[in-house]
Amino acid sequence: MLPEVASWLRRRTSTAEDWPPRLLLGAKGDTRISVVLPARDEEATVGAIVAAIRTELVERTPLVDEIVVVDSRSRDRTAAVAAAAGAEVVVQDAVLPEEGRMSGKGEALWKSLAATSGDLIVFVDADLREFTPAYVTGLLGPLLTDPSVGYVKGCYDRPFVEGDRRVEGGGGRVTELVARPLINLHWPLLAGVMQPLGGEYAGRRALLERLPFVTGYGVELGLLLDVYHDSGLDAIAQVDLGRRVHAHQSTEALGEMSGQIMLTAWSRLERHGRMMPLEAPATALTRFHRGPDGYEGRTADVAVGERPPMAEVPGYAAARSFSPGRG
Ligand SMILES: O=c1ccn([C@@H]2O[C@H](COP(=O)(O)OP(=O)(O)O[C@H]3O[C@H](CO)[C@@H](O)[C@H](O)[C@H]3O)[C@@H](O)[C@H]2O)c(=O)[nH]1
Ligand SMILES: O=C(O)[C@H](O)COP(=O)(O)O
Repeated sequence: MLPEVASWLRRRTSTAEDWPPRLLLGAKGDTRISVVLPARDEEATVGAIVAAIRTELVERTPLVDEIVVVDSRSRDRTAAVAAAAGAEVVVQDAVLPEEGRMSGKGEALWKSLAATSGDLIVFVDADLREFTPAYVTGLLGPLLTDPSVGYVKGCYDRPFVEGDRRVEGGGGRVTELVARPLINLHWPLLAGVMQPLGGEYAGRRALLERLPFVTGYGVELGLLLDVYHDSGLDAIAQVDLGRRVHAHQSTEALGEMSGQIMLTAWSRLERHGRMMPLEAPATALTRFHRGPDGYEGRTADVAVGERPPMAEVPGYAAARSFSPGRG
């Protein structure tokens, strides 16, 4: 391991137990805190996550000022379940409608900036099982207590859980097979970020609003690389949140996610002057399935779009005061 990475790990890694809610309440002062859950078809899990945050971090310890679920074109009862559990529900496509509609998780997170009021924003995936509010307090700890930290990533053990089958360390397949090798190849000083794709992280609005957001599943890698480029390694901290269990996607779906991650890495290598000008990579991903007449190829487009820094969007300030998407 590079000595710079070992040094960063020592200085910038803590655990959720280091940040009890009462300690953070003392550090909060008048800092406003928003928790955002992007959610597409998460009726099975979103309610319990919202309820746990509301009970522990709004009612018992008044640390969190708003819990916002961004309903990302759900076809199930995600919005109703989230609202019943005490979240404000924002319809993704109703936020900044004049900016049009892009898609995927990155779009949900970008729109959330215009629909929340916090100085600190904590993102939590809505498909988590075994969620605890310590995820939120853990991510807030370094931000509330150290002004030089701008961005905090969660890290955790990731089992693969399917029915009764549980493989310890078997989760995070795209992380291990795509993201980590890419990061170690091109951004070796970020090698200590244990879960670069993890959906649980927090940042200062002042930082997030001046960064572009990649749409789809490129958003986590894009933000990590852009925070690093903008503010340097020491602006990033990580917190051990214990264990993360979530709904797994199929290998085929993860192939598309991997394509988006690779294109995001390529875009940052190019933008940050790390590559000779090359022909842009193709965005078609073909997979093969055996059909009655032999193998058939099916092609998906894994192109990612990009949203500009929110601070440059004309309707941003007005949207934050009007909160147009709230339902
Ligand atoms: O169009 C979408 C797709 C997903 N989501 C939500 O985003 C979260 C994560 O999506 P999911 O499909 O569960 O992603 P994972 O397979 O778990 O992918 C992992 O890796 C991705 C790539 O870095 C990250 O975006 C995820 O947060 C991380 O959990 C969930 O709450 C989804 O409901 C949306 O809001 N809109
Ligand atoms: O973060 C990842 O690597 C992907 O979301 C895949 O995770 P999984 O292997 O736990 O489904």
